Amino acid sequence: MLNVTLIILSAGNSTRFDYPVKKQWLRIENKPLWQFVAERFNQFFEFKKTILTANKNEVRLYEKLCDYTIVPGDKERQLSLKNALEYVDTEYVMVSDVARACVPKEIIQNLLQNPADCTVPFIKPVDTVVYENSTIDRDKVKLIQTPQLSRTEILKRALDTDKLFTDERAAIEAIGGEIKYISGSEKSKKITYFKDLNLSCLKKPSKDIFTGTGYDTHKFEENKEMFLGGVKIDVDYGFKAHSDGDVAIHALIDALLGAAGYGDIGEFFPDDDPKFKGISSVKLLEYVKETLLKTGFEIVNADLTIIAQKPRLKEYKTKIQRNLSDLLGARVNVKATTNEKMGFIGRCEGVAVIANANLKYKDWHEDYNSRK
Ligand SMILES: Nc1ccn([C@@H]2O[C@H](COP(=O)(O)OP(=O)(O)OP(=O)(O)O)[C@@H](O)[C@H]2O)c(=O)n1
Ligand SMILES: C[C@](O)(CO)[C@H](O)COP(=O)(O)O
Repeated sequence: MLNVTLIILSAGNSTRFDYPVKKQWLRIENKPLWQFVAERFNQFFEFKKTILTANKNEVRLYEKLCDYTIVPGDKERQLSLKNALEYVDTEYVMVSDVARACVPKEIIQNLLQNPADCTVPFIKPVDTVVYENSTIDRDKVKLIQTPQLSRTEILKRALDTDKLFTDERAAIEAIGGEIKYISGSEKSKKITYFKDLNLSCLKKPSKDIFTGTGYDTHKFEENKEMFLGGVKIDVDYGFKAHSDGDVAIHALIDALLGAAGYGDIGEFFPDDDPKFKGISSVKLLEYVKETLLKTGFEIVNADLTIIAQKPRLKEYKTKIQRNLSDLLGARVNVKATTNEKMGFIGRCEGVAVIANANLKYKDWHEDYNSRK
């Protein structure tokens, strides 16, 4: 059996896809497309290693959801591939676009049974082909697909150039490598535009609701501004913190990240990173919201309980509630209570906040059907 590493390229920006969620983050039942595709390939063959390229800000999110080798991509497909090749030590490497989500098993098996310097699937055009205003013989035209199986050493050598190619085959062809062609499949269509989602292997996203909880406390600090839920509280003390200390937003961020399975606020915004010194926690919340929406979630609702002996929040609750609801684009409820003068809160040393948040997957399947 061939020694093969699988590389799934998924660090693109889905520009042409023109949808709030990048295609590699569409949920197929409960899995992001990148995980669905990687697991599907691994059902068809025992690869020695599976590598995925991911947007550099999403590597950590992939690692939360799988044990594959996740490599930061780059601004071009070929550069992302070169990053991934650094981790390949098998004789062969199979490279596929995450966007080709429904590659049939027999294509993969046929590639593996026909190794060469580069073996690629193709389909034949069924339309008349015009090249620079001249009709050409369409029987001589091949529409190239992925996955492509390459001899690793040859591919690395072929990519040791500044010239950019749109696929591995072209690079290997450019150094005189032996190219083998096998029949491809319409099922290997690349998801480029939103309308390309009419692929039978793509199951609609789960309708599950995901709940997360957050808890945070901050000590009081004299001569600092106080913000809670992004609202300025009119007192002459604030919270001791690396950021602006908005303990309500911090608990809410942890609830949102918890619901998504993305870890916690400290992983996203380390409190020893100078770039977050004194930062408005509203900016942190906006970044988390954008990350959730871009990676396939919708925010359903959130509920906060602020536990504070002081300051009195009666006149601020509605403002905080409205501000957080506007920031998230979802219903946020805010409760406030004292601690009956018990413990550190009762001694007016600081404030605690407990938050809950619910998320669901963006229903791309419903959006697809409504656009048809
Ligand atoms: N810098 C890049 C660009 C693309 N890809 C991957 O290469 C595959 C083919 O690229 P394409 O279909 O063009 O995806 P995008 O680059 O995301 O699409 P667009 O060009 O519309 O932005 C995709 O699976 C994409 O995730 C990548 O890993 N790194
Ligand atoms: C690699 C590929 O899928 C072969 O047809 C195609 O070249 C990728 O093009 P893209 O513009 O990077 O999607």
